[in-house]
Amino acid sequence: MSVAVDFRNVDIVFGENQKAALAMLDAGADRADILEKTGQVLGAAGANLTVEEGEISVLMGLSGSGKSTLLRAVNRLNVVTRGQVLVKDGDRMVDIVSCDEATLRHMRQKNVAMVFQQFALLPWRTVAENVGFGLELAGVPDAERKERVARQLKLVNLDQWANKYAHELSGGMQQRVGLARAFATEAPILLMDEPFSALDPLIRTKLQDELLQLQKSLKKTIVFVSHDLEEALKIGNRITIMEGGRIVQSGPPEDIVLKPANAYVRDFIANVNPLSVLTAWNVMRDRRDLESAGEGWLWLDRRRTTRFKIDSDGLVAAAERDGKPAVWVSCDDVESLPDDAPHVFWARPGTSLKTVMLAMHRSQTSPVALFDEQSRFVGAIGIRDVLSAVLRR
Ligand SMILES: Nc1ncnc2c1ncn2[C@@H]1O[C@H](COP(=O)(O)OP(=O)(O)OP(=O)(O)O)[C@@H](O)[C@H]1O
Repeated sequence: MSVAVDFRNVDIVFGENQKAALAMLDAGADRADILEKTGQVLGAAGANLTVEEGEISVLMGLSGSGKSTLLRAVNRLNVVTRGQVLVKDGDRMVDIVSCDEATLRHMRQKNVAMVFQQFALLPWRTVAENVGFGLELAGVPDAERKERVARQLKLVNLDQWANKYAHELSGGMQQRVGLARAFATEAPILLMDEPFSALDPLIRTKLQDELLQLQKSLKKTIVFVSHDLEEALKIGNRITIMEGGRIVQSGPPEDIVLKPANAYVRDFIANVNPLSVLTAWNVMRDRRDLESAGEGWLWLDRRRTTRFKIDSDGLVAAAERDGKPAVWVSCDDVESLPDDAPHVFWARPGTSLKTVMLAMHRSQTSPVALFDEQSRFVGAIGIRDVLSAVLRR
């Protein structure tokens, strides 16, 4: 994978007296101190973040934490006071902070498009004219522009609405126009600043689903600002949590939920249902950490109800539950299984924790085994592993 955007030690100060603010920052002052002594607002400080090509990287945090500030540094809508923001342009990286105006224009036209919270449509233009606006500015010839606009409108299911005006459309549709306008530029990097937060919850969920669906084929690099953790967990491959202008944690969604870095992150995740994020892989105990039961047998659980005999290829040769031979059955068959024969459920590492729990429920809390794609035994999940993950203890 290659890097699409790389923030390197980024500080952003709003105001005229940036030198004084930076000096205080270097001496360890925080945002409140700097504001009080210099009147300057610290937008972002010491930000380091790598956004991989093709991923959705979500910036999260409370209002004022600096998410938009950082996002807007990617196309220099915000000027970076110190540091670098490297953005991919074909096979080179351009430092947006220091590049000249012509390069900046090129980057904005070819590489980085933006979708705004309030849609930012021009009311006197039709839907099609709004979608084609950026292309018009970039001097794309009429015929090509029309073709690209029509293609994007079809993509977001608005081809019937091409000749309507923005005010004739619902909020959700207007934001689809916003998306189509960004897609029309064919820029590989999309900046999305709370694009769905002005929409009511149902439409919002629908547009999140549509974005994820589109992303499967478009494979854009998306930097997405949100203050809603449920949204971040749903759409983000990576979540970066900001507080007071600083990044306090950055990682895959399950890390944020399982290993919150501080009390601020813990507060965010307090009401999140971990079942919506976690997979079997996140909670399993590796086979190397399981207790041996002698002669090639391994206990799957601490209570010693269930054990496997593993052969030299890592495959399961025999299973026992409560001292009786058992068969091993996929979690996917949990609903159809007859209750009589002793069995041990197995799952893949990517199986949702919810499915694993259903299997445990059906088998009187006995452990669930994990097999890789080659059917090798990789680990096990006991009821305690599940409880620790759900209770985050
Ligand atoms: N152009 C600007 N001039 C001065 N201060 C600014 C400017 N833009 C942002 N700020 C300040 O920088 C800080 C971070 O703002 P930012 O908009 O990045 O926060 P945010 O996390 O995106 O919050 P929100 O969810 O409310 O948009 C705030 O204190 C804000 O007032």
